[in-house]
Amino acid sequence: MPNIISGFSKLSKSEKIEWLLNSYFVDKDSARALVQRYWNSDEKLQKLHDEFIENTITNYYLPLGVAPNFLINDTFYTIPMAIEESSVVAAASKAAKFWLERGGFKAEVISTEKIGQVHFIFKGDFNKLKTFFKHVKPKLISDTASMTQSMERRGGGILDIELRNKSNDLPNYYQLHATFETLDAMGANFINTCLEQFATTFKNEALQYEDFNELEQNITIVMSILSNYVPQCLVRAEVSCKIEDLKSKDIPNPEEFAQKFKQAISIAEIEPYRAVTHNKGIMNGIDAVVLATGNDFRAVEAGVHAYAAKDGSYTSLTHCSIINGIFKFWIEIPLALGTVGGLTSLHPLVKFSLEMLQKPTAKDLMKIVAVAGLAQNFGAVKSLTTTGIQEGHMKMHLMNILNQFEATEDEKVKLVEHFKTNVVTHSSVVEAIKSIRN
Ligand SMILES: CC(C)(COP(=O)([O-])OP(=O)([O-])OC[C@H]1O[C@@H](n2cnc3c(N)ncnc32)[C@H](O)[C@@H]1OP(=O)([O-])[O-])[C@@H](O)C(=O)NCCC(=O)NCCSC(=O)C[C@@](C)(O)CC(=O)[O-]
Ligand SMILES: NC(=O)C1=CN([C@@H]2O[C@H](COP(=O)(O)OP(=O)(O)OC[C@H]3O[C@@H](n4cnc5c(N)ncnc54)[C@H](O)[C@@H]3O)[C@@H](O)[C@H]2O)C=CC1
Repeated sequence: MPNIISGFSKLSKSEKIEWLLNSYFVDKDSARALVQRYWNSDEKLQKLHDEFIENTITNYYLPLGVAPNFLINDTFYTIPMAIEESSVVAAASKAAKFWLERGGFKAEVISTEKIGQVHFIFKGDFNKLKTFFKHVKPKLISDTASMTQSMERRGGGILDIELRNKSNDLPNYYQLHATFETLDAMGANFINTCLEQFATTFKNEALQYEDFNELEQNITIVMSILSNYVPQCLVRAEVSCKIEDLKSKDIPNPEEFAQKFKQAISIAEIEPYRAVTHNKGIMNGIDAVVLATGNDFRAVEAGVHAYAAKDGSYTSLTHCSIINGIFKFWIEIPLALGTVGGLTSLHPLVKFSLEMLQKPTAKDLMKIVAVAGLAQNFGAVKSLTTTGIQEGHMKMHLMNILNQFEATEDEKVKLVEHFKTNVVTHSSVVEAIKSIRN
């Protein structure tokens, strides 16, 4: 069979590249040169990146931008954002500046509990299982002592373990549902290590439990894994001001703006088609900071969207109120983030980003990320309900279109000037390029 290979992982990096070039590329020399152009000239640094994942052939760049002027709980931040989409950093920066002049963002961490589960099959009497669980619970905790010692010294560790009966949903299915405090770590590895020990202890103790019959003694552990749904690891961020204080260059009529903005949020609260796009705009901000700070954006994405659907229908993550002339806009989201562990002390640009953020604790980072999401959503919804999204988005996207057409520096200067007073659309840019090239 062509292009199928066994033992690929054992090849050296250059052997892997040669195999790829021979299997898929017509112009092998250009493809090889491209892959190599993205290698870092510092061999040690390149090796560090090679070893983050498996079968690495080169680096895949994302731009790291910064959004200055964020005032959060009376501290100033410049927020790092790693993202490929134009206009996101500009929108965040613009929203930061807007709210800076109106008291800034307020943010608070509501809770920090993480969750992990041992999923198991038990065939027998649930009352006996409950009695067994009570008997074994202290041993579940004591058998993890060597793993939890350091976390406990810092003030974290296992918070509780519950037995949950899920056999009405799936025959013979039960869980050990455990909660954890992992402080400045996202906690996946700590939690999974504890869970696997719970599973071993639970299974072994059941085998020796005399009140169980033979079938009951043979508990099947299906899996042990943390949950990325963390509705008790919550952060809230908000902005507010008097309606008249919303007045600005873009908001000539603040009363009308506030009402329309609130309507846009209400639509996202009740209409899932809109809510998904609305929340995508929020994630523009959240993912960019999560990535820049070396956190696991898949975990954050999964948890945030589950939270958006927690009441049975997918809804907006942000909310707005207008009460007694005060405009208030807020977000409440679950975020399991780390400022230690994972990539945080390995990736040099992550360390740079964390230093830029004044070495935050995980709680500080939760607040910063929530604020980035709120600011992003404010920028997008403000544009949507005033000028429309395309004006600003296309203004920022202009450079990408010019690069697609390999515009020279001279052409770029002329075209940027031209589009200060003309509407940017893909076709208008193509026309303008053609006209200066003729
Ligand atoms: C794009 C802007 C900011 C232009 O807005 P503008 O008013 O044309 O900007 P300006 O040139 O007057 O500058 C004002 C400030 O904006 C920022 N800014 C302005 N330009 C830059 C730039 N080049 N680089 C960095 N920052 C920039 C910057 O803070 C600047 O202040 P200054 O630095 O001059 O003191 C505005 O139109 C906007 O906020 N648009 C929203 C864009 C957006 O949300 N993009 C996300 C992608 S679209 C999407 O994926 C999500 C969506 C929209 O579908 C979600 C949803 O439906 O809810
Ligand atoms: N489903 C998921 O989300 C999964 C995610 N992962 C990955 O796991 C990684 C995160 O795991 P972690 O356990 O957070 O990282 P980690 O394994 O690097 O552990 C962090 C360790 O740092 C130590 N530590 C030092 N100072 C601390 C402080 N102030 N607070 C807390 N701990 C402190 C603790 O011993 C802690 O266990 C991420 O890379 C993630 O992508 C792995 C498996 C599954």
